[in-house]
This record gives sequence, C-alpha cells and structure tokens, in this order.
Amino acid sequence: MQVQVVDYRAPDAPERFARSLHETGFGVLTQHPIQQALVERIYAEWLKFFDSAEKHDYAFSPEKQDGWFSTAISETAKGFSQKDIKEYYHLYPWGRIPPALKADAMQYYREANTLAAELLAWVEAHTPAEIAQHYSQPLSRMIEGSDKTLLRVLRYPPLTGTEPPGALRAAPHGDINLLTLLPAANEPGLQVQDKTGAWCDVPCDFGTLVINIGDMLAEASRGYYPSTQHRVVNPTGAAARKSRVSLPLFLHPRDDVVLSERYTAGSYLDERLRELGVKS
Ligand SMILES: O=C(O)CCC(=O)C(=O)O
Ligand SMILES: [Fe+2]
Repeated sequence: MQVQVVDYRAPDAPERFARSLHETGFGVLTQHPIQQALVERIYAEWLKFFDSAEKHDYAFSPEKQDGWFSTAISETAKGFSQKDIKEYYHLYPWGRIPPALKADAMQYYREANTLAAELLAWVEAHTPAEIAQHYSQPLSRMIEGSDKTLLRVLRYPPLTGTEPPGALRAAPHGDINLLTLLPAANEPGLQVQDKTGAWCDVPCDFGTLVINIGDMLAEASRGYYPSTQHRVVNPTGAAARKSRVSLPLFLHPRDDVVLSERYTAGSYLDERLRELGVKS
C-alpha cells in the first residue's frame, strides 16, 4: 500500500491527494498551513492536564459527549472486547474546555476546520460524476453550520506491563465521520491496513499532517473513498515508558444531512456511539 506524501503547495496536490485517499483511504500532507508550534504547545499543555487531578472536574457527559474520557471508560473498538489503552478529551466550541487551555485549542480548532473544509472541496472536485450524483448535497455544504465537528486530544499513557493481553493503544477501527485531520503524533505507532490485511506504518514525520476518510464519507460515496481500518500499536523498549499524544479533528456533517438511503448523519452517529459503548 502506498499512502502518498503530498506537498500541499504543489499545483497537482488536490489531484494526487484525492487519488491517495481513493486508493488507500489515507493521504499525508507536507508544507501545510497548520502551525507546528501551535500543535507542539497543545501537546505540552494537555500532557500536563492529563497528569493533573483537574481532569476529574471535566468527566464526560454521555448526552453531550464533551469532556474527559478516562482510561476506565475509554472506547472499545467495534467488534473488540478489550478497551483501548487511552484517555482523551472531547472539545467542541460549545462544550466545556479548561480555561487555561481554551485559547490555543480554539485557535487550532478554527485553523484545522478551515483546512479540512478546503480538503473536503479537493475530495469533492475529484469525485467521478457517477459517484458525485449520489451526494445528497455538495460535500462542502454538508458541514456548513455543523456543531458536531470534534477535536479530540488523546493521551496514551506509558505502559505498565499490567495491560490485559491483546489490548492495544487503539484497536483496529474506522473513523465515524467524513474526514479526519491528524497532525503527526509525538511518537510513532499509527498503522493502516492494506487490501491484503497487512498492517503498514503511516508516514509520520513530525510536522506532517495525516488525513483519512471516515465511514460517513465512505457511505456517501458508495465506497469510492474507502474508510480504512487503522490502529495504534503498543511501543516496546524505552518508548513504552513515554506518553503518546495526538490531536485528531473529526469533521462531521450536520445531523440532518442525508448520507445515503439508509442513513442521515445523525442516525449514523447514534448507532456508532452505542456500538462503542459511550452512549446508551
Ligand atoms: O492517535 C492516533 O494516531 C490515531 C487516533 C485515532 O485513530 C482515533 O482516535 O480515531
Ligand atoms: Fe481513528
């Protein structure tokens, strides 16, 4: 499998990027407009937050899905029995955000959203007409006025050696949303599955941006853009004693958007959150 690494500024970037998404579900961008200094500041600030007792004041809300998800209630990937070895915080502009962390997180949220909208337009422009005719509305319109787009700050704690056998930092899964934007994490571990079932490392040079297709876009494009299974494997050696931080932005349509004959975005999300065990 060849996940393409594409220079965002190149004249043929939209086409090469959309082809990589079509062929692998993933694409990597260099020279993109997201400031690396901002990403690094967010990683450092949130590592401190996860190490503090303050996080307990922000326990997640099952109805709203904002706030801090502890390792004890963290997701169990669809079809798996072990919980992932991770804790995370769900940020929405309308949700709870620790005041000291708010300015940077919201600046990132805005900038990442702007870029995500542009990349969605690239994806749309390179959708073959026979597929695009099934979109219930232009992809770029599906996200207009959406309050569902989610910034997740993830912390995978150092391993203790007492993890249940087979538990992974993130078990194989597909993302639920349209597109995911993920700045390279501070540590490696992200892998994507190819068509033969083999796992391949996602190119993860610090400073690059990984983008992947989510299940909602696979549904709306009838599989033309595949939502590929990916996972985060456990480190060994000295890296096992370090935390890994990552910062995916999950771009979501409004709830009322029709994805296919079977689903609206709202009905799809509800079904998936129940399967993950974070909504009842
Ligand atoms: O931490 C990562 O690199 C990937 C996280 C991920 O795939 C997810 O949260 O859906
Ligand atoms: Fe994911």
